[in-house]
Amino acid sequence: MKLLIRPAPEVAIKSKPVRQQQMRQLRQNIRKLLARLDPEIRVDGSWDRVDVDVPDGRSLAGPVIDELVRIPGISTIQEIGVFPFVDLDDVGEKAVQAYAERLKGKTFAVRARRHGDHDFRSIDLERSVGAALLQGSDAKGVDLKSPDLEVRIEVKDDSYHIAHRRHEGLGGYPLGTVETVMTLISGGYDSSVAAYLMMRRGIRSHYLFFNLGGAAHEVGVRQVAHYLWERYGSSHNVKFISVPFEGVVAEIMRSVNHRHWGVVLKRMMLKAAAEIARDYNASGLVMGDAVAQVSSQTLTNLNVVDRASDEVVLRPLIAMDKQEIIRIAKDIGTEPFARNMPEYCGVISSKPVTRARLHRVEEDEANMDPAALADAIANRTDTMVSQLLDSTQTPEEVELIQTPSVDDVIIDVRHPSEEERSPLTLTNNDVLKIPFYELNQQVAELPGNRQYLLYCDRGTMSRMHAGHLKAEGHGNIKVYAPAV
Ligand SMILES: Nc1ncnc2c1ncn2[C@@H]1O[C@H](COP(=O)(O)OP(=O)(O)OP(=O)(O)O)[C@@H](O)[C@H]1O
Repeated sequence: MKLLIRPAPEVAIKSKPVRQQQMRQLRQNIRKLLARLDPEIRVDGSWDRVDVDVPDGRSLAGPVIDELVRIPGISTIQEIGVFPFVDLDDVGEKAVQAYAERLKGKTFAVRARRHGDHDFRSIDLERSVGAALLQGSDAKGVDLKSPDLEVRIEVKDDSYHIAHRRHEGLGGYPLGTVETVMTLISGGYDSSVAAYLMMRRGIRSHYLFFNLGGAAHEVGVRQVAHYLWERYGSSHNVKFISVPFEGVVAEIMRSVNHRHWGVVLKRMMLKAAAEIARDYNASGLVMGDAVAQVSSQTLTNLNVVDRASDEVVLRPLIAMDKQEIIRIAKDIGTEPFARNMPEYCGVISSKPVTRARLHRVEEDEANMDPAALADAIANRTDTMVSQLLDSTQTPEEVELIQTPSVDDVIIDVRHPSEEERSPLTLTNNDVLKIPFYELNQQVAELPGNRQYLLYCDRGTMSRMHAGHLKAEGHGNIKVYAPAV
């Protein structure tokens, strides 16, 4: 199978050196990600296209397309069938196979190109394939000027190409062509979508989390960060940095007027973020605020918050409606994480200020012990996002079962997209599909007289959740770890 990949149209209008750099980066990213599926996949290209050659007969078409539609910087992916040239009738037959389904009720035009010596002209090929398509499909008819669909065929010496299915890519720029940032992520709808939008724009992003005291919250945020990276950004290594902020929260509550709690907390986050960002060569900070989403998200407050650091603070959602943000979260798969994220509301004052005054806020902050923020920054931990799930603490050791007995119920805890890609087929056991983010809610409703074995691909997520559930008193939950 051959694939023709086009970058975003914006890339084509860049100066030659910029375009070359962006296309080189795109090829590199694609090569790296596809090599994980099969090291023999070839990736080449020129100034306005990337060509991917997938070795035949290895049923890789599905996984390759699935990978490509998630790589930032790709506008379209065109599948191309390559066949040895026999005669015009054979080309017509293959065109019908590729297009009949899509031509129903549509007008079309055949566009042919020819390189080499043949005893027919391009126009003969167009007419012959056009006739075959009219006969072999329910197309509305031929329209050479403005067809609904163009059927593209290229004959090159003794072989020919037919462009068939076309897939929309993510758009944006190749990851790594713009500078690096640090996204302040709290795992809710907004910061996850903000992180995604930055990656789609080609911006590599580390994840920065301030732990305000909820252990379950951190587990949830790690999962979102890992998901976002694995799905949209795994061509580049990034870090997940966790900053223990309980001490800062306590200090704010002790020293600051309660109306300023929210603003001061964000200012402390930005101060810490700016200092940490320098250590990671990040050139900007990203936050998920949308103006007026809550009454304290006023421009006045955002301005006071931003004065806490010299770094540029990017807020890609600033003018978006919540509905639009949730729609993107659904499209990119972070919505269920956000919906199930444990809330931590420890620093919400009942009457937050809507028009904070910088000097008043600074006066309050002067009462705080500076050691609280310094300690938090010093005690941060960082983990490669690729290892985030492996290093997530499990509170209890859990039993791993290799061969379940017939009464055991297997719970497939994978994200639905992973589960669809490689369904779990077990004939002897009942299998329930409960994605990990719904486990806590649904486990309570399961009949208590059965033994449940959690399953996921790598056994990390299943072990982590089984451990948490065991710690909460669910002794009948173990892990299904089939031998590989
Ligand atoms: N605990 C945290 N760790 C890291 N960043 C945070 C944290 N809390 C808030 N932020 C950052 O501040 C932004 C605004 O925070 P706010 O509490 O108003 O949440 P929000 O707008 O509902 O965001 P989200 O939906 O991402 O939780 C977040 O989008 C995020 O970028």
